[in-house]
Amino acid sequence: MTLKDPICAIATPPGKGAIGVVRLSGEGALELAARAFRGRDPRRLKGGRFTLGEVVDPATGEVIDQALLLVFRAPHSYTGEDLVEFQTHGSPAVLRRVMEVLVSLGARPAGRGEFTLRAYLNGKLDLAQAEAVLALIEAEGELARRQALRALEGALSRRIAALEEKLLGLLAHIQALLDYPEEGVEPHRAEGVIREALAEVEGLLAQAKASRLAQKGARLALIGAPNAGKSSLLNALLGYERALVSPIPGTTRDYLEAPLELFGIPLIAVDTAGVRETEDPLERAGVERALRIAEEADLILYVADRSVPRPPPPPLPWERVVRVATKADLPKAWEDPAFLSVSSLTGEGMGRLKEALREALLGREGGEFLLTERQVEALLRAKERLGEALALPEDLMGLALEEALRALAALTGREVAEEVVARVFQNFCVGK
Ligand SMILES: Nc1nc2c(c(=O)[nH]1)N(C=O)[C@@H](CNc1ccc(C(=O)N[C@@H](CCC(=O)O)C(=O)O)cc1)CN2
Ligand SMILES: Nc1nc2c(ncn2[C@@H]2O[C@H](COP(=O)(O)OP(=O)(O)OP(=O)(O)O)[C@@H](O)[C@H]2O)c(=O)[nH]1
Ligand SMILES: [Mg+2]
Repeated sequence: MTLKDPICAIATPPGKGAIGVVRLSGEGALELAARAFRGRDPRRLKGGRFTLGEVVDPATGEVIDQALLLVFRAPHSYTGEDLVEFQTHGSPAVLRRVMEVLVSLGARPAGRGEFTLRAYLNGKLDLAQAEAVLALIEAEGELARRQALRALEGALSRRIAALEEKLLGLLAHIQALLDYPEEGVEPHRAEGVIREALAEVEGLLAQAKASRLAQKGARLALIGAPNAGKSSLLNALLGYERALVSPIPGTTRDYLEAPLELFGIPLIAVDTAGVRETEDPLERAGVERALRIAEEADLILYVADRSVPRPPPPPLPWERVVRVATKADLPKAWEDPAFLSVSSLTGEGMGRLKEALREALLGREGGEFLLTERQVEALLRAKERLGEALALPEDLMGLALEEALRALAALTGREVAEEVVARVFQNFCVGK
């Protein structure tokens, strides 16, 4: 995988589109492109320029399609190698033929993420940025997109670099302490620096949950007694009439899922059957289902009707519950400050409810950083080693600090095993 041989792949998604792109990168890419293209000679094109011509099959001279040909010259390309893009009509039939021609001329179909792997190996991106490319492609919600773009721009890498510099400074200081003990270096400096570093690592780790939610989305379950107003609240959150609503208790028999994006997080809202003691086996099955959905949800809206006496609370994982009192537009039968008052009918309280959901999901941090699972593991290792260093006398801290630095280096990929790199790029699609 670390060769420089020319690789090619369709970069656009499968299916028909206005335009389709085939990328070709590596040594000899320009010569190869010249043989598959009729028009201006790509070898004489400046980097960053394009030209209009035709892709041809050199074996038969047959024209495959009209195409824009884009040339990038090493090292000024995405991969850092000579790179050519064929921008054709987005037809699977065309793209397949372009690939066949390039392969017949000696290019190799690229493996998953191989273009970005080369960008990484050629120093165009660090590993955290390469992971950001993947996260950006995978982003479904606005928050995931913003987090990934920031990471691609190097925001995380820069924070890690600053942290490394701080620790390297301390390491040099400790080294001096060991080498010239008579010089007398000022005490307590180490502890302060390590505490700062720990706070920075913990600050980053505090964003891990938001990053996971942004990327994976979350399930939000609406649970409560029959007629509490769950389905109405679901519709109010969605902004359209998704669920059936009626004054008859037991309207929702089975659960119902609806996608919803809030604060840039892709959510699945799940409306459920009203929970109550019942002899009816069908209704009981619905209740059991509702409680199971609550167990599995990332967040639960416990919905209680404020206009009638309160029912006994169902068994719920209360640490994940936001309490909502519905029908705020009607005269109230009870009051409890733990409940947010809303009316699905008038929209009263919906803004506050969304704010509460936001805080329950993201915490106060907001979460603007992309942190992959691999990066979280590296940060946890760094945190552990820094904690160890703190407990040691200054002259013995060196080893723990070096290990913390190694964990941080793994994050940006400067010191990382080949298998780890391979695993990162295995998650990519072909053509990226
Ligand atoms: N057609 C096309 N669109 C695309 C990409 C692409 O590869 N092709 N990208 C792919 O992800 C993204 C843009 N990112 C890119 C990042 C760097 C370079 C690049 O060639 N960088 C050179 C400098 C080029 C120049 O300044 O002219 C370099 O860094 O040296 C190209 C695209 C999104 N849109
Ligand atoms: N005035 C008023 N009525 C509401 C409000 N929300 C719901 N209702 C009414 O309450 C009744 C029950 O609402 P649903 O949304 O179907 O309640 P549910 O919790 O889904 O009920 P089940 O599916 O039977 O468990 C309907 O007649 C709604 O119109 C509200 O905010 N204000
Ligand atoms: Mg309902």
